Amino acid sequence: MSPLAGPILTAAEIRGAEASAMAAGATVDSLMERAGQQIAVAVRRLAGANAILVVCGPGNNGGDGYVAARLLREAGLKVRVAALAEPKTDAAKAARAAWPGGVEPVADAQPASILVDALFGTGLARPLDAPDVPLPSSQRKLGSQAASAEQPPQETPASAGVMARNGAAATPITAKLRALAQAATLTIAIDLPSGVTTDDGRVLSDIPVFDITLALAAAKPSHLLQPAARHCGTIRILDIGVATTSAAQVLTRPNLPPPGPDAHKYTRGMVAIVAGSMPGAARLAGIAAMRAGAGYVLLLADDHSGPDALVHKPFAPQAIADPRIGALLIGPGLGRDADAVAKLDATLVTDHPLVIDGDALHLLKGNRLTTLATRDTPLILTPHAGEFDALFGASDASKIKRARAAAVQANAVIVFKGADTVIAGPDGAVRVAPGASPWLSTAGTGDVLAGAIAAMLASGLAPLEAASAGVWLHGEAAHRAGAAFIADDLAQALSAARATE
Ligand SMILES: NC(=O)C1=CN([C@@H]2O[C@H](COP(=O)(O)OP(=O)(O)OC[C@H]3O[C@@H](n4cnc5c(N)ncnc54)[C@H](O)[C@@H]3O)[C@@H](O)[C@H]2O)[C@@H](O)CC1
Ligand SMILES: Nc1ncnc2c1ncn2[C@@H]1O[C@H](COP(=O)(O)OP(=O)(O)O)[C@@H](O)[C@H]1O
Ligand SMILES: [K+]
Repeated sequence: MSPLAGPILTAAEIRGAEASAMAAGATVDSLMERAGQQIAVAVRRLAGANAILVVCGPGNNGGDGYVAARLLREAGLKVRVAALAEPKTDAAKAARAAWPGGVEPVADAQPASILVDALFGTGLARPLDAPDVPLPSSQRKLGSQAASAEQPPQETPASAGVMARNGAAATPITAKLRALAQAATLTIAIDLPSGVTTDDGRVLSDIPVFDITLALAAAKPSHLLQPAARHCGTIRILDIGVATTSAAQVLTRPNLPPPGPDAHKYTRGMVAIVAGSMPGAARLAGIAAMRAGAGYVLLLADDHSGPDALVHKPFAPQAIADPRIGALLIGPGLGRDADAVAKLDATLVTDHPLVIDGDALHLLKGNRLTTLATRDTPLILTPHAGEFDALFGASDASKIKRARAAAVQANAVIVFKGADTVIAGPDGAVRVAPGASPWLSTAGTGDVLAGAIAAMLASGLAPLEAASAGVWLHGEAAHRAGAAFIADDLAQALSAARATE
């Protein structure tokens, strides 16, 4: 059981990885047995001596549930199994047959302290209560064995009163899942919370928020993309003996060594920031760049406010021509007037590595973006959802797909911000940031991020690594800043985030 890290695989990619494992000698049954073993070990650790209810679906996710239930029972735990329908796959049928206990219809299942959700995993194809969902009758016991004597028939739960018997009406499965989850003290989803898609972070049904999700073999996009990610709780990856690789990875702590003994301010990186009609935003970015470790930060602004360490110069073509500039940031508080356009155009013709944020992203629309894509100096764009839609068009596709396509179009690293920040490079490389503090949703935190990324780029990191390191430092600073911080506090906290190396 390892923390959320490593490759992120779509449903098709995970099927490919399983197929490779099978080509190398594994069988669906051996993979399921291994998955069930790993799940049982994890659940046993989490459950203590508490009673467990495993709810199983018709596919291989359900199969994993039957295997885990059997192994937990063999380990002496009190386990009951409830099923939505008879198993459909051969492996799940075999797993069900090997479960020595009874199987109750989910509709009739009484809650237990520990709820294990093995209804659906990567095969979920439609909302849980879509009309063609086969629902077992509450009167019929599934499988060959009725509930055993040690599990006497129980009272019909109040929630079962709303269960539809013909699958066409009401919302019985989600309502039942919510009721079972509410009555449990710990809820554990196998692979994914049932009711979320695998690849794009959608939540198809009104499902509970789980405490723990045990992801099999690797993370999937919906473990990281919102709103699905918030239903996963704490995510742990279980090694089920399937080798996984992907160009998409969970964002992890960067390797940022402290300055060497021979460092000077220019070797640490010089950041220049173009200020505009709201100079506070550029100042925040400047402070953030310094606190993220830049050696020299130049604010191209007419006023002289801000910490003394921030060097001020009025914006002028000579000022941005300085060859020592390692990253030039434009956008925070730039405005969109003629002055902003003139500054942007002067910036775009320099050869400096660029970070473009905020207002400047709106001004890129059209020809400027096309021209920018032909540049071959490092370029990072940091749009939030509104800026992204304005620049690249709105779409229902997954945030990962959209960020990748935008990176190709702009020939740039894209930092698609939000509660689930996705970083994508034009070569298809992707990093997705797990669970940033929701307290980041306050004005000015994007300016801080842009400054941190500019500092990383000026230090000489490649654009994808610079963007990744900036996003990580920003998230770590937010974690350290606690609750209800303001963007100024966040910028200050970058020093401590940087010191965690
Ligand atoms: N395929 C393999 O080799 C392995 C798969 N594993 C497990 O198998 C899961 C994937 O298995 P499956 O592909 O069988 O998929 P699922 O177990 O997620 O279920 C898919 C089945 O449910 C049906 N279905 C989809 N949405 C439904 C809905 N809303 N209501 C009712 N029925 C619906 C599908 O038609 C299909 O029969 C993984 O998440 C993982 O838990 C593991 O056992 C490891 C090995
Ligand atoms: N709910 C949230 N959870 C985690 N991070 C968030 C959330 N909302 C916003 N953020 C982060 O906060 C920053 C906000 O940036 P942005 O929208 O540009 O704000 P501003 O322009 O006011 O600085 C981004 O880094 C974004 O990823
Ligand atoms: K599940």
